[in-house]
Amino acid sequence: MEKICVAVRVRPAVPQEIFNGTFWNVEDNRVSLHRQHGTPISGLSFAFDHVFDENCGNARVYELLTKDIIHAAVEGFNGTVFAYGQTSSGKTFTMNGSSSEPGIIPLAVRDIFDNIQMMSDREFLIRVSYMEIYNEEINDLLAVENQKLPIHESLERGIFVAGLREEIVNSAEQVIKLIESGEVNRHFGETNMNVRSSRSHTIFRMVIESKGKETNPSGDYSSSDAIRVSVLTLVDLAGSERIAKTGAGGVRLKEGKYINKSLMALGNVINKLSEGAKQRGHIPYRDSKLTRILQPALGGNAKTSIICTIAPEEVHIEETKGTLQFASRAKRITNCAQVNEILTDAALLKRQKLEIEELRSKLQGSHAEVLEQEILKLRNDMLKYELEREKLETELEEERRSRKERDECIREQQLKIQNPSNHVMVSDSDRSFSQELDSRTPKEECDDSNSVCQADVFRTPSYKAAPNAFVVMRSNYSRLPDYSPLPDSFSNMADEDTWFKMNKGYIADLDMLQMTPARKVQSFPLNDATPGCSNENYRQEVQKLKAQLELVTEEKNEFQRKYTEQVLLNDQLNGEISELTQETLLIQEIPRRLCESVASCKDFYEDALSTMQSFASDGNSSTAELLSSTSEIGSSLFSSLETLFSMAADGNKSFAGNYSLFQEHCKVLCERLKSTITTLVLSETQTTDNKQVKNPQCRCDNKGCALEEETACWKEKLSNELNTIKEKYNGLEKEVDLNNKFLEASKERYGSLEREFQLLKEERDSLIETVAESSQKLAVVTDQKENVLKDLNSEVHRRKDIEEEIKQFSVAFASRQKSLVSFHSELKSKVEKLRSQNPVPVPKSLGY
Ligand SMILES: Nc1ncnc2c1ncn2[C@@H]1O[C@H](COP(=O)(O)OP(=O)(O)OP(=O)(O)O)[C@@H](O)[C@H]1O
Repeated sequence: MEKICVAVRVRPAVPQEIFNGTFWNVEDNRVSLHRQHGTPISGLSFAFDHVFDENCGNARVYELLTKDIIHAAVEGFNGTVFAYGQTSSGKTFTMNGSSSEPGIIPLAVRDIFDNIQMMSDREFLIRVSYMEIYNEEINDLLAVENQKLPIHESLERGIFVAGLREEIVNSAEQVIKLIESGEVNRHFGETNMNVRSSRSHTIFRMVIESKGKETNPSGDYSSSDAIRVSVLTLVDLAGSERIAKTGAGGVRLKEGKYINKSLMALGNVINKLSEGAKQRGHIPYRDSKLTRILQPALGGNAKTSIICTIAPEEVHIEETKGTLQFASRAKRITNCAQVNEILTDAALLKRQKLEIEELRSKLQGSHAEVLEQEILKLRNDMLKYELEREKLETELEEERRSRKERDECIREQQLKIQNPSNHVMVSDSDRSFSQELDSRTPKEECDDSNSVCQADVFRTPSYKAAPNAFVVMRSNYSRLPDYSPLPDSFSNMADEDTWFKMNKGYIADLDMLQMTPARKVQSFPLNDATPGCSNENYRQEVQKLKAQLELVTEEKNEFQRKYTEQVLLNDQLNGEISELTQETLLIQEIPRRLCESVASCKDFYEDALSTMQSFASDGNSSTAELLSSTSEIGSSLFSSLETLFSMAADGNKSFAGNYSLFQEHCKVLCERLKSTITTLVLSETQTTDNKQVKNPQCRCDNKGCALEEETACWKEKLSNELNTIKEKYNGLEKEVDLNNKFLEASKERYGSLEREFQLLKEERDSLIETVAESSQKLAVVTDQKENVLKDLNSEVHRRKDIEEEIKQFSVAFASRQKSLVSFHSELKSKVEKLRSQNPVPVPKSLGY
């Protein structure tokens, strides 16, 4: 038993991605999530067999993770390597690589051929195949015409894809060319996350067969005759993806759903396998083609490595956490790999010869006596076993014989039931004999009559002339005769002893003959209306029904298990949906909050303006005019903002359309405001300049200033106030800009969440449908099961009835025999009496 080797590889970050708060840190074989200033986040640190950072190349990954598996594959062990991770995290880069940096697959291919070159004592046959699982269908990448291939399982080959092309290869270059030709047929597609995203799981397989060369001087059986067959499986999985992130729609969306579904099945298998052997129960390998094909690699006969690729960007944290959790669970799986050796007859013979040789050499050695004793003991044991075997054989033979007798007895009874009319008059053992007689001539019959008696084969005399009518009459209830008819002739009638023997000692009572109710006889299935009523058939039928019942029960259990899983999944989805709904509600809150902050800004703005207006006491001055104009613009701006946000908060549909109108409006108002302020500032500067020209000494010391100077002073103050307002206005403008951006981002997020929500809803609906279908199937299966049970019950009842009827028939039969015997003896005595009363006269011609 050995654990699966699990490694994590971090892809280099995308240059334009900004890291704000957190990042993944790699240290030795540990990867952990850190805050920007370096402190690790608890609970998010994972250790694996290897962790490769973004600077690590494919060659090193191959060296540490795959090389051993490749060597073992050449030695006869099955090996599997697969890459798992979210879309665009670098799986294909790891498995296939690029022209400048070959990946695991090309490196493995070359390594295998290098290894083979070095093993001069064995000869190899290598076959390769390349397939993909696209939308849960298996397609051959080396032969495009081979589509939708089925998976089969057999004892010799294990799990295999039927109809897949396998090319025999003898060089690495040949394999690389085949892979290149297969790559052309592979499904790739562009998504928001990856311009060349794998839309299918690809599976590259090499079957390595090897056999020791004949010329091997050592004569070792395993190196000359045993054939080793190993399978190396290299898998590039499609990446798990969030539909909202990949922006998938149409075909991509369908592909994405299949990809996620099969990866979920893989996750379920890994989860189950990672649980302790006791809790684990059923492993759902059959839930997807991927898990079915990977079955030997997961908990089976294979050496397995998993490379989990992760994307370091902050936006992918959730997916990365998922991948690392998958990897952690996979680490707990154990496999049991062993060399796959097929021994030929010659190899077996050699192995035995070697064992004998070994024993012989041991005998000749110093432990000869001990070994001899051991051999004696073994011989004794063997004799004991032989005796035991013989005893068992005898017992078995006896058992067989008694069983045969029982069967015979049952068959006889059965025949009686099937055709009572014949058996009333003819014993079963005589049936064939009677038939034989049927076919003979009357003369033969007559000649044989003696021999019949002599041979102790019993039959009712004249059974052909009267009995059929007799039985028919008796078996017909409506025309039941009062008395049994007398036989036509007594010449060939059996004597009393014979009758006694035949009836197994029953003494007949003549009255009983009249009393035998014909109805009893009639109740038997005379014309074999119930097919399969022989015991053997019946047993077979019951066996069949039992097997059917077992199958149905198994099927039902399977359905029930699937149903429970789907219910769980449904619950999970419901949980996710409610989380998303809450998030949506929070996002919907944003415009309301913005609305509130706009209202408070508006209050502040109005306060500021009223203060300014109180300064400009002269309502007709240019300053007052400008102020009122500013106030008007500002109010209009704020009202628009308020309306807009309240529309967004109420979820008004025209919000999106009005928003661009508002932006236009906002621009116009801002321009107006700017030009107003500029005019105001210019006029103020001019006024101040004029004042200064007129009275250069005036510096507003308020000492003896004239009224004009006072006004100028006020104006200067006002100008200062206006500047402050201008600054505040600019600040507000920036804030509005920021809010706008925030709103835009929120809108996008809201949209994507809504889409995701929609998708989840769809998925949930389809799951509900599947659950409903499963329930229907379950109901059908339950019905079937009930029907089968009913059939079984009725069959049991039928059998009981038949048994009951057999019993009654036997009683009737016995009493009938008894009556016949007594009737016969009475008749005989009457005939004797008559004869004695009427002696036969001697013919005159005798001449006394
Ligand atoms: N270790 C790496 N070094 C350099 N570039 C890398 C590395 N890993 C991935 N890349 C680049 O990142 C991009 C995405 O990688 P890749 O296509 O291998 O991802 P993927 O996981 O296979 O995606 P998908 O599941 O969508 O197929 C590619 O352009 C690839 O060249």
